[in-house]
Amino acid sequence: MLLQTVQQHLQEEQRRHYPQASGEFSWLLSGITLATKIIAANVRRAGITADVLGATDTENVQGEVQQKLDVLANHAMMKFLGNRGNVAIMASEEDETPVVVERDRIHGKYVVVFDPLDGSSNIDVNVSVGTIFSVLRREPDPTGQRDIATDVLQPGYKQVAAGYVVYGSSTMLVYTTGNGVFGFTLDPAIGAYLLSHERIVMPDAGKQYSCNEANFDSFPEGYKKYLGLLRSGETGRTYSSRYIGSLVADFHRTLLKGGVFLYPPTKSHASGKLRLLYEANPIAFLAEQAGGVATNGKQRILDIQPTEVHQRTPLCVGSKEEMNLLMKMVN
Ligand SMILES: O=P(O)(O)OC[C@H]1O[C@](O)(COP(=O)(O)O)[C@@H](O)[C@@H]1O
Ligand SMILES: [Mg+2]
Ligand SMILES: [Mg+2]
Repeated sequence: MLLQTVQQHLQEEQRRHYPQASGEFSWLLSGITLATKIIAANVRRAGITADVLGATDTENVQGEVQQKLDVLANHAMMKFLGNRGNVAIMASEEDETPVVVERDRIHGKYVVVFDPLDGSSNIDVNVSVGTIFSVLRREPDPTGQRDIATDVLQPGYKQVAAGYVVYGSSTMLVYTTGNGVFGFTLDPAIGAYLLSHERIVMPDAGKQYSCNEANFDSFPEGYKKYLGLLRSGETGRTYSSRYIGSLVADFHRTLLKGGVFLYPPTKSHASGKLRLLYEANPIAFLAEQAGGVATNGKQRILDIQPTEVHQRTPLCVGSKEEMNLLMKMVN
């Protein structure tokens, strides 16, 4: 049986849910599938090709030393999204300010925000890394004068699509356009993403919790009590701890197996470490579409009104049962 490619699946989805659709979104998504295939090829060869492993001597706006693969992945996303003809603005973790595609500034329907390479600290040690993206709509800008912040700083519930690619034992694209979550595995033999996980549903409860427990002492009291309760077995469930240190990989496991992933406020990151626009929002959209829950400990991630492109947020995401208990304990 021939598996559906991501383009075939998307066209079928669009026919079902958006009969008027122009095909522009699938053209945009083809830019992301192309860029991520190039990133995947470089991740797979990291170590045998000189210019992929290791750090550059430049820092990004977050004050992090950029890894060579961060820069390569950023170029690939910028190039293959920037030449789609319908993307007016791109905002990346690796660029201080959003990039306007001048040619498409007036008519471009879409804004794409992305984390070109997630899990950078794991690149050199051959542990799963990823790419995360979020797609927003924008109105045409006849004068070309509109403040781009208006188009970029939209709350997460306005996303028209979101997804990630995890470069692990296999390369997988997981995305949603608001009608469920679907997973596609890259078949290296034919170079196509094929439908391997139809309508992913996050289990209502899990057996694993995931957070960087090295920060435990600086977590707010509620989180400490919550983790203590999960460890105690008093919930009637036995939990094990899993933490990869790549958000994409830790979330991918939580999406498929259930449980909870937490990056609470810490001493070094008082408002959390992860970024709202290109990490928390796309992950939250996917989680909710799969029947899970995503908050910053107090409110729904998708309801947060962004004020800065690189703003950070605490992120708590996972199965209904673990998240309901968490919200009771941290509030
Ligand atoms: O090392 P820590 O503090 O646990 O942080 C790990 C987190 O930082 C990140 O690596 C940040 O993302 P980037 O690698 O894209 O900067 C997440 O993937 C991960 O969840
Ligand atoms: Mg990241
Ligand atoms: Mg990154």
